[in-house]
Amino acid sequence: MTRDDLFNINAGIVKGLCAAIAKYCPNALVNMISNPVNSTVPIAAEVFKKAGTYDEKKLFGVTTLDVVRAKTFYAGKAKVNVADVNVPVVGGHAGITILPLFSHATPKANLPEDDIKALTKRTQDGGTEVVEAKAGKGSATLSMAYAGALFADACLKGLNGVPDVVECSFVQSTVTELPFFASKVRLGKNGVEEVLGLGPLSDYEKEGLEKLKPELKASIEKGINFANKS
Ligand SMILES: NC(=O)c1ccc[n+]([C@@H]2O[C@H](COP(=O)([O-])OP(=O)(O)OC[C@H]3O[C@@H](n4cnc5c(N)ncnc54)[C@H](O)[C@@H]3O)[C@@H](O)[C@H]2O)c1
Ligand SMILES: O=C(O)C[C@H](O)C(=O)O
Repeated sequence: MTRDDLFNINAGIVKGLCAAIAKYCPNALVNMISNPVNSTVPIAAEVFKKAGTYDEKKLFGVTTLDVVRAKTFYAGKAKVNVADVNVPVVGGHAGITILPLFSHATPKANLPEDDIKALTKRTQDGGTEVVEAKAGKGSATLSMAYAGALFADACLKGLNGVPDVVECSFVQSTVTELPFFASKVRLGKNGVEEVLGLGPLSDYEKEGLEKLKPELKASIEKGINFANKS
């Protein structure tokens, strides 16, 4: 089962929950972790728009697990302490839409191109690896909880005025031509303070970015259509 197969079940659940959010806590920061995130975030945006409560600064798709995976795999390959590693992951949260930017990874390790390609694929397939290993008994649970807690904590720090809280998240965006995109986001007292750009990309990353756009666009449109039709 892919994240997209989950669409028919989760899209309806998310729609219902978002209607309740619009009614009972319209000013909340919403951290959407339910899959397929590439579609559930646009669904939430449409529900909030219809309810008149949409604030693009307060809706986040949680892609932190992709960052956790990219950091972990990079640290293993580069033989550095994972606690010191930073790797931005952009795009979306499914397969090739997950684009780790290892050219921005710190500490620098100058890994060969083949290693970068293998690390990229492992990061993109990380969720599927777990789903297949659990053979029908669900997806990543503890690592999802860890990633969700990290992101929620970052949001709380932002709300509390801690300066320079930057995390990757799938948000309304003008970084590309797509209406939603994951990139680094500065968090503040109102949620998104600034959506940061991609910075320079390697040729491999540029290629990955172009490849992911049609799939991400289709998933976003699927969410918008679902929210507006049903
Ligand atoms: N973004 C990520 O990084 C990431 C990682 C792993 C899993 N996920 C996604 O997180 C979601 C949850 O995964 P899980 O493994 O915890 O699933 P799960 O089946 O263990 O838990 C889902 C929970 O939702 C509850 N639920 C069902 N319908 C509901 C409704 N209408 N209102 C309120 N609650 C309802 C169920 O009772 C259950 O407790 C899935 O969509 C999964 O794909 C996301
Ligand atoms: O991959 C999945 O289907 C579950 C989750 O989104 C994950 O990244 O582990």
